[in-house]
Amino acid sequence: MPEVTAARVPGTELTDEPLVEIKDLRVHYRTTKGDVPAVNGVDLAIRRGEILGIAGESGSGKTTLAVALLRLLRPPGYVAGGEIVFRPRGSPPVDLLELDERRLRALRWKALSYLPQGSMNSMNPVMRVADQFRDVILEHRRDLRGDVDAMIRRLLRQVGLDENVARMYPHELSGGMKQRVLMAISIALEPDLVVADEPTTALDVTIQRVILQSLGDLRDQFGVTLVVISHDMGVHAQLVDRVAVMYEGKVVEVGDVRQVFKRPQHPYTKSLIESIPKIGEAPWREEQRSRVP
Ligand SMILES: Nc1ncnc2c1ncn2[C@@H]1O[C@H](COP(=O)(O)OP(=O)(O)OP(=O)(O)O)[C@@H](O)[C@H]1O
Repeated sequence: MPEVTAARVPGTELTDEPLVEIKDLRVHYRTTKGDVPAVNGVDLAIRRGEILGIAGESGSGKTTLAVALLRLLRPPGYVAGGEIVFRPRGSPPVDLLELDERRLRALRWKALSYLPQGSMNSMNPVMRVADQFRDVILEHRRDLRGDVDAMIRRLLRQVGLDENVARMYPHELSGGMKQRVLMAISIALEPDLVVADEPTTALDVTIQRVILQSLGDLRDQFGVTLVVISHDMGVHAQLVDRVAVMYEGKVVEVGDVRQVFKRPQHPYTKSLIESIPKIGEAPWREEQRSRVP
């Protein structure tokens, strides 16, 4: 396997005032055999309005990075060091790792939103779609009570679903519809950042394309900054602006997705790209490139 160096990876330099700056983040899991470093000194900037992909094989630390960023890490995981500077609109920058629970709650959904891996299966089976929206919206913004039904209809339309979906129960929806409902809920309170973990895994290829399109639309139409985690380099090729490649808990390469595909700098990135099935001459969609802010 390729050797991972400790030197700063080209492309991890921080731009002016990115939405998020992750600095030397280290996350470990306590196990009976000692501590396992799952995120091992990650420096990464998330720019406003971009779609940043996090690539890497299973176990490379992608989900651990995401849950630490969102402060959703649970024992036996713990943050061993680092800083995560977050600059939400209209508020001073905060180190997410320093916030207490009360201040974190105030950021959830409104500033930071998460579509976890397998979240399609986590919808409440006995609640209609509209009530699942209401729960999230009204928990954080009771002042929107009078507007919530119109909001739900608008949000469903925004992800390409019929308004009638609001009256349905999860079992009446396909996997792709559930994923779009969850995307609509995740943007309901206009967060600065949405993190989607493996949003297309377990969906068939046609539906995957629809989901990728809808995710792209979230950024294009609503200016949401997106982090998309996927082990599938094809997903990154089709959707993201920049991609960060993780290997053994480190970001070994980050850059413009076209550059990374054309001239991968790290041997591990090369092996990931070589392992994707050939899907035509250029794996990225040229029309998508025009959307890059
Ligand atoms: N609860 C846990 N206890 C101990 N080790 C863990 C725990 N969760 C994750 N790890 C370890 O941390 C490392 C990173 O796992 P992580 O799930 O973040 O990777 P990933 O790239 O997201 O993979 P996947 O896509 O399979 O979830 C792996 O070595 C994993 O075994």
